[in-house]
Amino acid sequence: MSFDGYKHIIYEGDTVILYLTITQVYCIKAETKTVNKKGTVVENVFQTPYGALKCGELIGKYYGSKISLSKGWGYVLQPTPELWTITLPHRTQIIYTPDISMIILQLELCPGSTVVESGTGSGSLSHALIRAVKPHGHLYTFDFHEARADTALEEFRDHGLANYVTVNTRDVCENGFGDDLNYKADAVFLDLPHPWLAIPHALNVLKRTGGRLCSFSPCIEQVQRSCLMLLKLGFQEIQTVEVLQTQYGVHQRHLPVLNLDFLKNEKDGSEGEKKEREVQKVVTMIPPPSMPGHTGYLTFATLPPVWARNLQITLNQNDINEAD
Ligand SMILES: C[S@@+](CC[C@H](N)C(=O)[O-])C[C@H]1O[C@@H](n2cnc3c(N)ncnc32)[C@H](O)[C@@H]1O
Repeated sequence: MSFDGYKHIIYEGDTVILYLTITQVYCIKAETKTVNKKGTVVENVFQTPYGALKCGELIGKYYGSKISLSKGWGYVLQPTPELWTITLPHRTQIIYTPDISMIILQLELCPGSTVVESGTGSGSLSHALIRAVKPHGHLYTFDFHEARADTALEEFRDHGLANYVTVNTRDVCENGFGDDLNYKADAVFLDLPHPWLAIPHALNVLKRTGGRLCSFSPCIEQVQRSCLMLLKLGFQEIQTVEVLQTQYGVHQRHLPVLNLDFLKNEKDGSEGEKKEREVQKVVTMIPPPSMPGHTGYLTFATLPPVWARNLQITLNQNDINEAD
């Protein structure tokens, strides 16, 4: 519930982030009781590598406080889209924070923007999109998998975000985004296996004044087909990027101090005093030994305002002909 703003105290039903170590972060519900797989109501206990946690005991505690476990301790944190992304229950492949930050920047989203997304998947990106556009903007998210769309809606409600998002069950490649959304969106985001089939429908939802589109695809062949479709429909500023997050190691090193005394000695012909090489302790950054793995390519494009589109289609057609 604190996804919709900062809170001091944990209330019954809140989604809380339990932070144990940098690789052991979990999302839990501050509820005394839960229903187990057999449908029986039981005490809500979360097992951690450092002992069991009775989730009901979190109610009334301050966010950020340290909590004791039988074999260690942890911290209870406010949920954020970033922490949700690393702890959410996966129902599909998801988009991670390095790509998400590039998507929000390049789609030029801000509070008040209207954004259309498909597919919803596990709702990882959706949480970040909602935070970027609320309180006056709106996210319209589409997935043709009914159970995924329903679960995402349940989570948005549970996190107090239902006012900022509309979840639709629909095949956007076959049926588009619906006439109600025509010319309403500032931006469209696609994470689909066949994005080029949804791009013509995206054209209908973007505002008459134009807008931005992004498509996430793991394979370069998907990117090629999407780019051709974007060109054909008059999009411009088409650009594909790959976000590779690189973490530099910070280390202390002993480096020899540069001593040019020998030059002076060479000049006056003397051998000079032989000195111990002086070393100095410095803090340096070291690139990682291996590069992070590929997630996907992000293709961005701008749809020009209606009055400029026909001209742009002609220009793009020349590009396609030249490439042929
Ligand atoms: C990789 S997941 C999206 C993950 C999401 N971006 C996230 O960060 O959690 C792709 C989703 O697109 C949905 N999908 C695939 N084709 C679709 C179509 N034609 N119309 C609507 N949804 C579709 C799938 O059901 C799946 O849930």
